[in-house]
Amino acid sequence: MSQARHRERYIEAILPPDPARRTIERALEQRGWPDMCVSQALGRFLTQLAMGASAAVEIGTYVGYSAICIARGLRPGARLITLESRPEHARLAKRHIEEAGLGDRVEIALGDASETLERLQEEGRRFDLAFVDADKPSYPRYLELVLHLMRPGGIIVFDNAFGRDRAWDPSAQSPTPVALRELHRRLFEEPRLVSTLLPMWDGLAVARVLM
Ligand SMILES: C[S@@+](CC[C@H](N)C(=O)[O-])C[C@H]1O[C@@H](n2cnc3c(N)ncnc32)[C@H](O)[C@@H]1O
Repeated sequence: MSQARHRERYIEAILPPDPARRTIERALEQRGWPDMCVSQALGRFLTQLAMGASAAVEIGTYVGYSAICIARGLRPGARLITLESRPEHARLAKRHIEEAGLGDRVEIALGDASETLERLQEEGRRFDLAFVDADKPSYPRYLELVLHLMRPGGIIVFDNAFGRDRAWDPSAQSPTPVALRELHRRLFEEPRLVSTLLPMWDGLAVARVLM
């Protein structure tokens, strides 16, 4: 077992149980759906980040686990809007979010994320936290769209920033690694951002918008 996997195992063992994640795991097993949810440890990091936010946006709800983690951190009156294109995912996410007692803090926007982000811009909505965890080939476009929505000082997090270790292999030329390399380039070139790449899980890209 690799050192990284040993560390992950240790963290998984020491974290207190999260009943919401267990409920979600059972629901996924019943349906034969894959577990594409963030780990409990990453979920806790999202909760920490959300504690400073008055509004948050998520791209890629799936069945609601990361949305639950973000909503847990929000202060009273703060809200999360989470974007999901597949109705069957959105329906199950709604149920999980309500069962976690967080239904009043979360709005699920059904539809293609790019279209929803454009609508949010037209409506003048602004956010302090964005979590991006959807179709990887669209990540550069999501960065462009989300940047219009962020308040100064806001934080943008991209999950799976290494694309299962293909992003840093220049011979990998399929849409995901090509898009992720483009995302990395833009994150470090964009003058409005201070960005970093963290080699945790499948890679996290974290960018802070200048004040
Ligand atoms: C990896 S899963 C999200 C997992 C979730 N963030 C969590 O950790 O619990 C990605 C989700 O993005 C959704 N998705 C993919 N492309 C999308 C798009 N263009 N617009 C909105 N949602 C999309 C998929 O249907 C899927 O539910």
